Amino acid sequence: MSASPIFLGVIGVGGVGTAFLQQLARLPNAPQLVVLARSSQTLLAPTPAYSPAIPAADWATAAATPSLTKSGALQAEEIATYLASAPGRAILVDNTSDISLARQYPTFLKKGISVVTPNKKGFSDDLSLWKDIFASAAEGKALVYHESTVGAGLPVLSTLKDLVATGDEVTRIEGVFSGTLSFLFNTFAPASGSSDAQWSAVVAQAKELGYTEPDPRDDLNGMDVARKLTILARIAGLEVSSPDSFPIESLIPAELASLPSSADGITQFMSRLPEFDAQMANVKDTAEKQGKVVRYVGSIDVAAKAVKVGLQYFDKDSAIAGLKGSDNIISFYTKRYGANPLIVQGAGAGGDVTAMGVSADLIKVVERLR
Ligand SMILES: NC(=O)C1=CN([C@@H]2O[C@H](COP(=O)(O)OP(=O)(O)OC[C@H]3O[C@@H](n4cnc5c(N)ncnc54)[C@H](OP(=O)(O)O)[C@@H]3O)[C@@H](O)[C@H]2O)C=CC1
Ligand SMILES: N[C@@H](CC=O)C(=O)O
Ligand code: NA
Repeated sequence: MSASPIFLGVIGVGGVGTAFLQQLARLPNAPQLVVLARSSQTLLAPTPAYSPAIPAADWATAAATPSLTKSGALQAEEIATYLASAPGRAILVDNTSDISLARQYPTFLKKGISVVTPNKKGFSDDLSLWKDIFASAAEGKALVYHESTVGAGLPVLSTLKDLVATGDEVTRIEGVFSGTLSFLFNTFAPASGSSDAQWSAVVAQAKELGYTEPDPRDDLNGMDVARKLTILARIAGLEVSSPDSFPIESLIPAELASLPSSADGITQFMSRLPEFDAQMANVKDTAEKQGKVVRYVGSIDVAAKAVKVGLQYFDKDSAIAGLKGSDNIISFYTKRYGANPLIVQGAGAGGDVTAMGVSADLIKVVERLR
């Protein structure tokens, strides 16, 4: 007997989405791709057959396929209705960073459409949305997997969930949670050797390498790390109301804080950032005078219900100071592991490694739906 078909909608074909499509094309028994969308265009497999499916290669190849129905941007509800009407179970992969789409996850889930995503917004916004997402999944008998929302493809959420589900008591989670900020400090203020790189030039490089959020200010203002800690804290059992409910240290120069959040605002920010290179050089020098390096870290003290995000100085021979590239390091202190934490370490940003977490989640969902 052949397995029942599973239908897939993918929204977002940027750095992560493009790498995800490449991985999807190589998956054995992959679900049938019937929706592929970016901000202003949508491709659909024609109804009522939902066939032929969209080739899972890249946007250009898919967009050039004549048999598909093409339109501008569709409302999330329209995509949910289309997927829910397919002759089998359906999965949505959200590869955007769009909060409006994330707010519609309950609409998809209630219709029985599972959600897989690296988009942090839905899981780190108001606690009410977190609760609605998981209640809607239960109602629709649908699944939600979001491993790449923390530590990109690194097994961070699966590890924490396993610790909690097996009855361990997580007391503290700490480390480096941003691939971008890790890369910036590892490059700008290395623990061994020296660097004369300017802060703004390294920020531009991190953007170019695909490590930053679509708006790099979301990394530099600490909000990306705060969102990740909110997600981890919630899985560890803390009811964190929102990612701005605890202090966050921002690295955005005060003079640039009020630039608009538009694409033009990003361009203005990037072009004016070099004016403020001396500010970060000062931070680096202050640490160096103490024989240390500066790094951007976060921590969750579960018992004290305290979440902290910001700069800290580290000895040059510490594990955090010695990180390379975009590496994250996440230490889980638990009752079972005692004084020696369970540590997850490796690349925490980049299209390929993030897409790996999304593809692995997709495989898990497909296995559970079949
Ligand atoms: N980059 C990384 O290292 C990591 C990223 N993530 C997360 O992965 C997600 C994607 O990141 P990344 O690929 O770097 O981002 P990009 O900016 O490269 O790509 C975003 C994609 O989403 C599309 N998009 C945006 N809004 C909408 C919308 N409303 N409807 C349809 N499509 C939309 C864009 O369309 P268009 O092509 O038309 O512009 C684009 O294709 C983000 O949530 C990010 O936080 C998580 C971990 C690591
Ligand atoms: N911009 C983020 C991407 C992964 O979540 C980061 O730099 O960590
Ligand atoms: Na992860």
